[in-house]
This record gives sequence, C-alpha cells and structure tokens, in this order.
Amino acid sequence: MSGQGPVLRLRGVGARLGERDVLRDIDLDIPVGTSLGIVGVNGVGKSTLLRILAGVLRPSAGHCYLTDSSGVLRETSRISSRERSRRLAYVPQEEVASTELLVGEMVALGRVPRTRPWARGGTQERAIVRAALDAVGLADRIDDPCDRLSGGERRRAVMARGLAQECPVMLLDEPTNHLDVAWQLRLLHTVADRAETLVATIHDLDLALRSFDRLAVLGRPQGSDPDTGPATVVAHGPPAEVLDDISVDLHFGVGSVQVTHPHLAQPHLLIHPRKDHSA
Ligand SMILES: Nc1ncnc2c1ncn2[C@@H]1O[C@H](COP(=O)(O)OP(=O)(O)OP(=O)(O)O)[C@@H](O)[C@H]1O
Repeated sequence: MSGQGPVLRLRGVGARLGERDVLRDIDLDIPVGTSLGIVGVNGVGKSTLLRILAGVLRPSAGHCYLTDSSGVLRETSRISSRERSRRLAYVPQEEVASTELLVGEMVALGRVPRTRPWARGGTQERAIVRAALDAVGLADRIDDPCDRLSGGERRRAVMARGLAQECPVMLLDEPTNHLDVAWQLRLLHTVADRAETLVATIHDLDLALRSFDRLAVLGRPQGSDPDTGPATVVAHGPPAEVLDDISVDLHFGVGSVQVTHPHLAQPHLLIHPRKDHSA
C-alpha cells in the first residue's frame, strides 16, 4: 500500500455520548492506499471514532471528511448515505445473527448500495456474494441459516458482507474478534489485499505491530481523568515507533519488548506484566 492524499480527514473532532465527552480534539489524515490500526484500552473511544469516520455518528465538535467518487474531499455528513456506502464499508464490532436470513442473503445486503432492486439476485450478484464468502472460507455455507454459524464463522460472514460492498475504504471494528489464530492472520491479509484503504480497531498489539502501515493510539492525555476523561490521539506513526516500550507502558499499563522473529525477520511484540504488578 502506498500513500497519496487523504481519503479520510478529521479536524478538531469531539464526541459526546450521554453526559460524557468521550473524544476531544482529534486531528487525523488517513492517506489513500494506507492501512491504519486504531489501538487503545477498553472504553477509550475506538469504536466511537470508527463510527464517526463511517458517518454513522455525527461528531459533537469538529469536522469529518471523506473523498467522494470524484476524489474531492467533502464533509462526510454532506455525502448521501448511498454514495457513502459505495465509498466505504463499515463493519461494526458485534452483530446479532439474523435468525431469518440465510448466509448468502445476509452477505447480499452488502450489495444494496450498488444494485437497483430489480437487479438483485442475478447471476453476477450471486457470483460476487459467493466470491466474498469464498474469501472468508464460507462459500459452502451460502445456503445455511445465519444462526447456524459459530461465533468466528459469523464474524467472517459479516466481513464477507463488507467485502461484497466492493468499496475502496474498509472500516472494521475489531475484525479479529472470535477468530482463531490462523484466521486472524488470513482475514487481515485478505481485507488489506482487497481494500485500497483500511482502518481497523484492534486489541492484539503484536498483530497490530505487524499488520498496519501506521497506528494511532487513543488515550487520555495527562491531566485529564484517567478513567472518564475525553480521549484523543496520543501517538500516531509507524507501528514500531508507536509501540516502543515506553509508549506501551504509558498507554496500556504493561511492559513490552520488541523482538525480531528468528526466521521471518518480522518484528514481534512480547507483552509482560509491569514489574510493580508481577508476583
Ligand atoms: N450511547 C452511549 N451513551 C453513553 N456512553 C456511551 C454510549 N456508547 C458508548 N459509551 C461510552 O463511551 C466510551 C467509549 O466507547 P467505545 O465503544 O467507543 O470504546 P472502545 O474503545 O471501542 O472500547 P472497547 O475496547 O471496550 O471495545 C465508553 O466508556 C462507553 O461506555
């Protein structure tokens, strides 16, 4: 993936949920052709940030921009939901499996922004749905009811729906949740291959280190309430720099060391309890 101008931009973005300011003063440019991992502790606001980027939540302050189909950066809220869903596929964190739909029908929902009602269900549409399911190893489950899928299979099926949307930008909220180790690696690889630009929240810092061009850490700046204060981007850059041992200690409260895989020459992150927490 190589960088160009921004496809997504946030300026001075804040989010207020209920009585709380969850996010504040977020400035972020996400260049076309890059992959960005968003990391941070539980409840810090990663999903909220992704929902703002996706245009499903309006920021309470600041502005969120997305390039439209002509490549012009426009305020996301001014882009019609149909055009937005052709530009970006957003896959939320958890979804209740529909007991009504077959797997293929659920994945075909990803085609809605691209098809006219009378065009749905054609041979070409079925081929796209089947290819998306094939990419996540579920082509043989196309005619099964959704509620027969396991947790990991369901996660993969929902990802297939995002892939079937055929958007240049994919926004994935914890895509590796429920997946076994092989599928964690394979799924991130598959979406990075297919999406021009990828933004994903992720908890596994070792996977984050190896899977993205850049990482953004959401955290509560010094001086704000460490549990409920509004979060902002406290570190942003190449993964190996963002996840150095000082930052991991500061932002995640654990010790860490980066090592190089002896056979693959890839960086890995070993996590351990802080000395003051160890037995
Ligand atoms: N509708 C809501 N009203 C009030 N507070 C909310 C609402 N939705 C979420 N929150 C709070 O906003 C904060 C951020 O939530 P968010 O889901 O964005 O965090 P996260 O970083 O994705 O967390 P996790 O890692 O646990 O998935 C949390 O403290 C959450 O409790």
